[in-house]
Amino acid sequence: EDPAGPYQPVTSERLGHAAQDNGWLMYRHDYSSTGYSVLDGVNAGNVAQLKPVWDYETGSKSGHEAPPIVNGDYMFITTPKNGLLAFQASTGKLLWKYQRDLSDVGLKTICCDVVNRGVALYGSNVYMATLDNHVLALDATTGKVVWDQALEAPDLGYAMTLAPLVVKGHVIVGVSGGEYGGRGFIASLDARTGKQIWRQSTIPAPGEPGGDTWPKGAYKTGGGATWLTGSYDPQTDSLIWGVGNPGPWLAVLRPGDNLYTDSVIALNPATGKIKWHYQYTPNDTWDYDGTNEPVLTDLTYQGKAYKALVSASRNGWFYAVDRTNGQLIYAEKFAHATSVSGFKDGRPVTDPAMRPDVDKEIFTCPSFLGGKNWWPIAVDPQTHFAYVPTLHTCMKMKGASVSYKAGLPFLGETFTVMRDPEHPDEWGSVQAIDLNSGKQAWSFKSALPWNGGMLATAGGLVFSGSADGYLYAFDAKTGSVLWKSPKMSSGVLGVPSTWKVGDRQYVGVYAGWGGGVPIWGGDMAKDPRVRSIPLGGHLYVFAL
Ligand SMILES: O=C(O)c1cc(C(=O)O)c2c(n1)C(=O)C(=O)c1cc(C(=O)O)[nH]c1-2
Repeated sequence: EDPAGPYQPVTSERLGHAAQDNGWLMYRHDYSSTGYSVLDGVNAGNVAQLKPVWDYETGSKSGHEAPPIVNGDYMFITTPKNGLLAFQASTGKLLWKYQRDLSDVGLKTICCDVVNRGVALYGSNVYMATLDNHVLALDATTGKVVWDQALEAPDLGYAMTLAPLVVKGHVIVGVSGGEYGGRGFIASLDARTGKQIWRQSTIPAPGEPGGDTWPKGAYKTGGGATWLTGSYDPQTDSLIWGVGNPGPWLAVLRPGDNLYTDSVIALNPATGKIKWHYQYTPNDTWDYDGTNEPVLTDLTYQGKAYKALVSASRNGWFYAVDRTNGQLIYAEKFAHATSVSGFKDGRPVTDPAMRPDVDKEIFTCPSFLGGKNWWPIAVDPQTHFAYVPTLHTCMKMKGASVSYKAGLPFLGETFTVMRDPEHPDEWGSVQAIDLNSGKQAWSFKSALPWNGGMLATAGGLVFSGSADGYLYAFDAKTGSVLWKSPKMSSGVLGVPSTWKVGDRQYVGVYAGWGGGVPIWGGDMAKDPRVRSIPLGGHLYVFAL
C-alpha cells in the first residue's frame, strides 16, 4: 500500500552500476563522484519547457546542502540539524520524517553552520551521519532506527556533516573538526550492525609512515578532518578520500609537511591501510583543506593516457593525479592563486612572502574559503569537461598566539575575506575545464558568490543553482544559459540531482542559503546583495 511501491533493496551490485541507474543512489551519483547522469529525457532541445512539479518547505533557516537521493520512486533528503525526509519522488508525497534529538548537544565545535550533505543507501536502510558523531541506519520504508552507533563524544572537537559512502557492505564516514584541533579519521562500519570494522587516522603517530613530518607531540591536535565524501575505485580497490587543513592554522607552530593534511589519500577498503597520497598544500598556513571531492576519470595529457583523479583544490589549483600511484599529472590554476606559486618535481611550492606570522600580515589568493569550497564539481564524459563552481576572493591574514583547549577553535590567525583584484565585478563563476589540458573551456560570471553544486547530464546540460535563487541549465559545450527556473525562495547552496520514474525525468534541488560563506565571508558576506538573500529551506522538483 506504499504509494511509492515495493522498496527495491540497494545491493553492492547496484551501487557498482550506479552510473547507469535511473535513480541517484549516492551523494555524487556513482563511485567515481562524477555528478553525471546518463538520463537525457530533459535535454538541450527541450529544457526550455522544464517546469516546477512539486516543492516542500522544510521550516529550517540554516544552510540546506543535501542532494535528493533517489531509489525507484523513493527520495531521501536530509535537513539541517539532522532531520531526514522520505518522499515519493514523483509526487512529493511525504512518506515519513525523522528528527535527531540534538537538544543536549551544544553544537559548539561546528565551524560552518549546522549542515548535513545527505544519506547513503544500502539494503533496505538509509544511513545518516550526525552533528553529535553518531551514524544511524533507518528503515527506508518506515523511518524506524535500525541501529545507532556513536563514534565520538559531541562538542569536544568532532562533528559530522558529510554523506556516508557504502562500499562492499561497509558504511564509510569521515569527520569534521579541522578548526578545533581534532585529529581526523575515516571509519568503516558494518552496514547491517553498525559495528566498527576499522578506523584510520589521517595524522600519523610517531614511528608510522609520515609521522616524521610533524614536530614532537603535534600530531595529536593536527587536524586533517575528512569532512567530505570520498570516492571508490573498483579497478584498484581503493577508497580515495580528501583530507582537511592542519591544526592550528598558523604553520610556524608546526614545521614540516604535516602529512596527510591537505592531501588526497588512497586506502584499502578492507583494512583502512593507506596505499599512497598526494599532498596539494604542504605545510599549509591558509586553511586550504584538501577535502574537495576527487573525481575519478580517465584522461590524456601530452599524448599519454592516465587513470586519473581530478580535484579543484581550495588553494586555487586544478589537479590531475594518477590514481594508481598518487603521482601528479598536471596542475593548472582555476582561480587567482598566489600562496601555492608553482611546482617542482610534481610537488607544490609555496611563496614565503605569502606566509603569515605573528608580526606579519599578508594578502594572498584565494581566501581560506578557497577557489572552490565544498560545492561539488561534475565531470561529463561527453564533453570531457569538469564543471567547477568557483569563488573569486583573496584575504588578509595575520598570525596570533593560540594554545590548544579541547572544544575551542585552534587557529592562531586572524583573517578577512576580500575582493580578488583580478575579478573586481564578480564573487563567483561557473567554469568548464578541459580534462585533457586543465585549461578553461568556458566561464559564466556571477556578481554574487556561486555556492551551488554541479549536475551534468547526457542531455547536454549542466544544472547548478545561484545565490539569487535560480536553478540554471547551461549548455554543457558552450556555457550558454538554456533555461532558468522561476525564482526560488532562497539562495542555492544545495546539490542538484536527477532521476527517472516511469518515463519521466525529474531534476531536484534545495534552495536554502547558509553554510560557511555568510559566516566567514568577510567583505563578501557584507555585500548588501549577499546579506539580503532570504533564508529558508525549500526543496524544488522540476520536470517537462
Ligand atoms: O575542517 C573542517 O573540519 C571543516 C568542516 C566543515 C564542515 O563540516 O562543514 C567546513 C570546513 N572545515 C571549512 O573549512 C569550510 O570552509 C566549510 C564550509 C562549509 C559549508 O557547509 O558551507 N563547511 C565547511
